[in-house]
Amino acid sequence: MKAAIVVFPGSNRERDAVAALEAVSGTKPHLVWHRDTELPKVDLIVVPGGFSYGDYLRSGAMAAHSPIMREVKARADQGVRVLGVCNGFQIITEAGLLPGALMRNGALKFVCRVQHLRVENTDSPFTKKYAKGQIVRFPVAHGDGNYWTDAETVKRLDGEGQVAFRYVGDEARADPRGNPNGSVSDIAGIFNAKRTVLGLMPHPEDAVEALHGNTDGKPMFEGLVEALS
Ligand SMILES: NC(=O)CC[C@H](N)C(=O)O
Repeated sequence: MKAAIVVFPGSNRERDAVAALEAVSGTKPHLVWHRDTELPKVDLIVVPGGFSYGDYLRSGAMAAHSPIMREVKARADQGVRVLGVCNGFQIITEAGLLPGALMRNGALKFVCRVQHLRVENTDSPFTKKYAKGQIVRFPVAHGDGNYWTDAETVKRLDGEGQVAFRYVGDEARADPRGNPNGSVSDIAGIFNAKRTVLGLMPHPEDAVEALHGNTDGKPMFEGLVEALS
């Protein structure tokens, strides 16, 4: 599987994405600067986390207009898989690849912790290695993760299997903390209609190696490698 990672001024998780992709696929991904206008031939585009343009104006709003995004949108239209994590989710949503918006966290505080999530749909290359309803733990670290869309769209997202992950508490593991940011319907990540694009606030690339504390993010990259190699 060949992958490209798009880097903006203020991105800071691109190395985590490189490490995760390289560990699982054995191939070094291309790093592409946001001012570039062309992407190499790849099977997967990752828009990583961070603070592009210092989160000025609105998280992801300025990066969504970087020159490379025209090419990212064109490739997404052709069916190339796109993974947007955290700031990447914000950027691809601002770019119109996914519906809705990411607003300031409900409690108006940056939240940084390990978060339980439920896998809602396994019918995608991103989630095929998980079991439906499986509870996983990914770290979250954001100030603007409060996903919002109108009630009709939430219904459509649910009906069409476009909700990928939801925030949950886990009483069994003595962690009752659910939704960390006020997202509508506890949504942590969504697919586009064809399930070729995934945006999520939690960080699967930071749950890949034992040293991360858990490896619940690894199956996402394994699924992509299996589907796209
Ligand atoms: N870790 C990140 O990607 C941070 C995302 C974003 N800048 C926020 O704070 O909401």
